[in-house]
Amino acid sequence: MKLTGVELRRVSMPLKSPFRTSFGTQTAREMLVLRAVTDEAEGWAECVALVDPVYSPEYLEGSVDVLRRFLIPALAGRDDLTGAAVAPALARFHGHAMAKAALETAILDAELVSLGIALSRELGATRSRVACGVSVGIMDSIDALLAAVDDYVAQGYRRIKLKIEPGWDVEPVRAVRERIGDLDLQVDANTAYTLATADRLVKLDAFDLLLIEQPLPEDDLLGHVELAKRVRTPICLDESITNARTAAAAITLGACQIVNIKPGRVGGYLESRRIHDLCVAHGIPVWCGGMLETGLGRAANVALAALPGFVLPGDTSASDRYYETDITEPFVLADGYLSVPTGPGIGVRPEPDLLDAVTVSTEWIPV
Ligand SMILES: O=C(O)CCC(=O)N[C@@H](C(=O)O)c1ccccc1
Repeated sequence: MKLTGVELRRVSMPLKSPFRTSFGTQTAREMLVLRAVTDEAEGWAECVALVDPVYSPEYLEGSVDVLRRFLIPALAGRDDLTGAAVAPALARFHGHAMAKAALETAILDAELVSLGIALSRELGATRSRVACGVSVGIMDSIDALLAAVDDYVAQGYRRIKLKIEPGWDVEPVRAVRERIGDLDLQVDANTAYTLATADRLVKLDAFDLLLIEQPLPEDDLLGHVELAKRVRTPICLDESITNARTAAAAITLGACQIVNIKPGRVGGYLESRRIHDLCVAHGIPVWCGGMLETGLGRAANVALAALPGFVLPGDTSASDRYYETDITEPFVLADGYLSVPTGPGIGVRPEPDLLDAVTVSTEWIPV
């Protein structure tokens, strides 16, 4: 394949309700949608970087800049372009995993569409549907939290994830555990604790949680090793796992017992598969994290979550968890599962009028 150019589209999707985490509250999801045009097919992807660098160092405008000035030009002039060739061609540029992941995914989607191969098959999926969890933000009150949890349980979600932070941890977890019985329950701290404040997390051992996700800063692997000795609940890492190498280091050190694989955070679906394979080899369960993706990213995440090592429900919720209207055919929960797309590539396409309705700006970058 030969790349003709890439369209960058800033998109703003209103959230059905504010989503509060330990690093802030979102009322809309602004992200970048990529359309790669090649001589054989078009490929679509989304870049999951937030507007502000509060989840990781990446941010939307930084991704636009690095794609425009460095990443897209690096793919120019090649008539043998494939999805697998993208990461090596971009390796000389440090960081920017989310921007690289979006570009790789758009090229991979174009390649697979031209070959008529579904992403799930390319990645090695073994399931036709995936069990879904749901992420519940920090709320103004325990009552509001329980009302939200009741609604998600009624919808059939197979796992509840609660965002926590110091001051909103033991009490909400206790209330939810009492409300949902033995339904799978886990928490996500998004790096909000330190070893000094982590003693509160020992109290969470009483609630039979699946895992505690990213309690300490992303670069504090040794802190997580120490914490894992103090808490019985398995530690899962998210922000700390930036590629297969850091996953291997975290596992070898004993910094985590479970891994959240987020394709945008690790540089794409091919690196995600490498991390999956590494974790399976070490007997480490994995699940697919989420970044409030539209149906474009959601489709690809569901394909990844269908690989055999994804043994825990992921943050692959239905489209209507966050959005009144998705930009693709919505993903609808059925008995707590989402079906894996079967079409070529990521298996979905944006509906043009729905995409235009949420488009803030569009920029064409020829190569
Ligand atoms: O369901 C989803 O897509 C969101 C899952 C979720 O909680 N993502 C968290 C996270 O830290 O894992 C997040 C939220 C907002 C922005 C970035 C990350």
